[in-house]
Amino acid sequence: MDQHIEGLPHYKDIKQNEFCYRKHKKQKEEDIAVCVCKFDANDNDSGCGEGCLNVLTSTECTPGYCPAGVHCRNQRFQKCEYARTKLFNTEGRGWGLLADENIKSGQFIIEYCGEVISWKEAKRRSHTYENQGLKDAYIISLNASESIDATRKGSLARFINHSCCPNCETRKWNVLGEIRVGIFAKQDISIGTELSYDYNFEWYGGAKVRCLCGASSCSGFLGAKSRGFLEDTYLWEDDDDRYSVEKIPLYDSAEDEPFVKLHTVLNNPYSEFEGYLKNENPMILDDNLGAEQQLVSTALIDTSKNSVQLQNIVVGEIKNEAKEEPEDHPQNTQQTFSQQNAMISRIRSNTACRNYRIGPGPAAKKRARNLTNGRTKNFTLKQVDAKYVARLLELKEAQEEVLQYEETKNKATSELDLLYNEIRPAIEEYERDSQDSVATSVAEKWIEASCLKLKAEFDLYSSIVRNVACTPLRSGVSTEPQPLEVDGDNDLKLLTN
Ligand SMILES: C[S@@+](CC[C@H](N)C(=O)[O-])C[C@H]1O[C@@H](n2cnc3c(N)ncnc32)[C@H](O)[C@@H]1O
Repeated sequence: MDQHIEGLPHYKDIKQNEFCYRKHKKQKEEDIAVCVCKFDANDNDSGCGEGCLNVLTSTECTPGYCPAGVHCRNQRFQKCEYARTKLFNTEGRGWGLLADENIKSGQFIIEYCGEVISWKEAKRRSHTYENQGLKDAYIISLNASESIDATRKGSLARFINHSCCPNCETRKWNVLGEIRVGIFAKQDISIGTELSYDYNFEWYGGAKVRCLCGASSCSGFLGAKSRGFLEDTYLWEDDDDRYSVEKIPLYDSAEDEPFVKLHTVLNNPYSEFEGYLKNENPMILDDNLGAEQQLVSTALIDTSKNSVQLQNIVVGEIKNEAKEEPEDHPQNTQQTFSQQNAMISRIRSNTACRNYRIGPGPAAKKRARNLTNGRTKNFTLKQVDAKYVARLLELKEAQEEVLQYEETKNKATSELDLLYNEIRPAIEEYERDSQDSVATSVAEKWIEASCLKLKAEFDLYSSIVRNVACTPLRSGVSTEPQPLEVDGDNDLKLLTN
């Protein structure tokens, strides 16, 4: 602790996050975002000001790579360019931090530093701290899987109190490949004013604490909309994806987001069959996907929900061990807010592979999910036997079409498998951080191959559905459902005759 102030509980002052459960990520050269700024002594905005491409995407310039060189002003986290602040004792809210100089709207004030820990560890520590009688909570969420704990080690940002009408906000920045949290001024703040931000979304406090911010719009409790608060209030499932990375906002407020429109550009096209499974009719694409994500199929699609019922062809089946109940969470409003705020930034596009599931193509066909009622639901994808289907069809053209699509699908699957072998060494070497260790160029190839495979599968299935529904079946061929067997991979398959 640098400041020797009487009565201040002990903690270690740090200027950089510490990583206890994983290594600090190493930024790969190909992932370094280089802007086009040049320094011009006559131009105040030169040297990475507001117009800098990196600034616009909340990415700090990497020293040695920025064209503005020593004049680059976009390394504020790295250089600890903090505003002057001072600790003071509040009434009823413990210690607080105030501005010790006039601060301009939008100014970076200080980084929220602490120990970067997993979400599970955050929950564990939070309960431990509570049991130890610690009244103040210092854990904030970094992303869906990690938190920053400033309880034992942290920066002065740990002393900033909550307000329902705050003058600061948190913003997440990509600094040398790691996401870091900064406190930024929402408005001009004059010297001597207490700094505050809204703990909503950020705060993980065990016990519910009455808010004493005094704002007329006060929500009553600290972090009333935070994940931690909601988890305490509602049953939280391990597999609940309401707060997946995509849904966590980078900014507190929508107007701060420079590229909200980019939202649709790069969501996860590798959602594989889940898009199909969402709909009862496997041929209907997810309406929620952006046009960019919907692969254009060369097969004709009958999107009518009332199309002919298939009696013995199973394209993709959801096996429910428990009936899924419609969810009606009070958090829906917050979820909508989070989704609206979700931003695709260069943070993601630089490291595209991180957002895609990388693994061998045909794997993971059977998945189990916990339902909100605590029971498990198994998703089982059955393989279609295209040759068997083709034999059922009367018309030669229809048979050939199905078989041709099957061949294309098999080729696409092999391509993906080959690519996986290229990636495997990196995955085996790094295990946990596997996806980060894959070069961007390979990840891009992977995404392309995955998309081609998805498209090939889609074309095959739509061809099957269309032909079985619209062309006559051969007489004498049994259309009774075929027996099922479990193959070596535990996947259910239709038997060939
Ligand atoms: C991150 S710490 C802030 C610094 C803290 N006041 C201290 O003395 O270390 C968060 C804790 O401060 C207190 N706190 C912050 N804002 C508050 C508010 N608006 N009303 C009541 N207590 C507050 C709560 O005890 C909360 O757990």
